[in-house]
Amino acid sequence: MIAHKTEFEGLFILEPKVFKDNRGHFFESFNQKKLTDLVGREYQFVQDNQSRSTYGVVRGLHFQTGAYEQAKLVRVLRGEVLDVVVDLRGDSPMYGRTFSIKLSEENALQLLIPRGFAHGLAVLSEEVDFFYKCDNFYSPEHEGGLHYSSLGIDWMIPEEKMIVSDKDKVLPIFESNTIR
Ligand SMILES: Cc1cn([C@H]2C[C@H](O)[C@@H](COP(=O)(O)OP(=O)(O)O[C@H]3O[C@@H](C)C(=O)[C@@H](O)[C@H]3O)O2)c(=O)[nH]c1=O
Repeated sequence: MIAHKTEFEGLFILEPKVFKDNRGHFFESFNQKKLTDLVGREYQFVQDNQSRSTYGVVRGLHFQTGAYEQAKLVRVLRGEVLDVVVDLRGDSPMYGRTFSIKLSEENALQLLIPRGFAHGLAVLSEEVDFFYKCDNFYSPEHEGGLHYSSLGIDWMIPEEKMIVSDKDKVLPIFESNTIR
């Protein structure tokens, strides 16, 4: 596993070592000790989530607040997404900046998203199975979010093809004083 730093403190792109042979391939998709050694802090993941979506689905941008903030370790099991995060840490030099990366079954990349970011994804392939670990439990009372049109994010999906939940359609647009 290689951990690629980003310009955002604590946000890492993880690249697993993939072993290929005549049967197919094998890789460690999660190794607590290696992750801790690579990123210099120990995460205790307590919840796994999985979602299936079709082309054009945009989920997000979501975060949880207060005692229920969540770090996430996200990846694609099948298909391809554009994964997008927004730094909402008020004390971060990257506050209000976005980071986007294509995650796919093919590239097997993962994104480690520390607490304090909003997270979203857009489905670029016909279907996607998306999987992520969270270091805190789901709490509907602590859900927060930003409208996907915030910050001029290019989701790589034509507007008329976007499929967005009713909940996400009414999320507020990012403003310069938005903190999580
Ligand atoms: C997130 C979540 C949802 N649910 C339920 C609530 C709801 O009835 C149903 C669908 O929830 P949502 O519409 O919020 O699902 P979704 O839009 O996929 O929400 C997810 O989006 C991505 C971008 C994230 O980063 C996640 O943290 C999460 O917020 O599942 C849980 O039971 N546990 C959970 O952890």
